[in-house]
Amino acid sequence: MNNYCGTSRISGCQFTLYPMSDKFVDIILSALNEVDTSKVWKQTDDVSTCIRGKMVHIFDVTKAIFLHAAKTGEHIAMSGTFSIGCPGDSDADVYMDKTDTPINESNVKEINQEAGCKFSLYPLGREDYMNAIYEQIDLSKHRNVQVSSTHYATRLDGDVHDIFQALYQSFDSVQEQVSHVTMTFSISANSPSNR
Ligand SMILES: Cc1ncc(C[n+]2csc(CCO)c2C)c(N)n1
Repeated sequence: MNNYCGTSRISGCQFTLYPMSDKFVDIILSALNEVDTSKVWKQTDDVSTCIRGKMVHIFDVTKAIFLHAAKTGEHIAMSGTFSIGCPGDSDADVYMDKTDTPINESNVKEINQEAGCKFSLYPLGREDYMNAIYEQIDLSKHRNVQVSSTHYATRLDGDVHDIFQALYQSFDSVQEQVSHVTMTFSISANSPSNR
């Protein structure tokens, strides 16, 4: 099995946007359109969008799509699964040659958006998987976000940039130790529950 290309491994995210708005079609299509996805393999269908490539771009694109949808002010939710090291995931290898600069960051860095997120890490094929999970939950206490634990997930509250930074660091620290890791997440912004 070879899922290495250079020094980085292919990763991906499959996600769905749920705009709680009459304008959901426009919000979904504009968010997908406004974001530069040239550094990732991408496929959208009626259920979700899947992107694959270097981890830095997977997180850059996912965050940018959520921010573009949330900046409409509508209540937006997004759910998805990140994955790395999936055996057989190789037909997007061409995207592993891209440079490491997150290209959407300059466009989205001025968007300040509060959100709530729940995420769960699944280090696969490891007898001691709970240790790998507990280690990262501890680390996440220092990342500018409020961290709380809940059944089956860890909750992060704060700015979307800090939430995605925490997701990235958690996923990264586990994937350094475990070959195949998935991470599910649900994030919600502008919920009327918070008004
Ligand atoms: C990120 C993301 N990708 C695809 C869909 C599925 N989807 C539902 S409505 C719609 C627009 C009209 O075709 C699309 C593409 C989604 N919700 N979020």
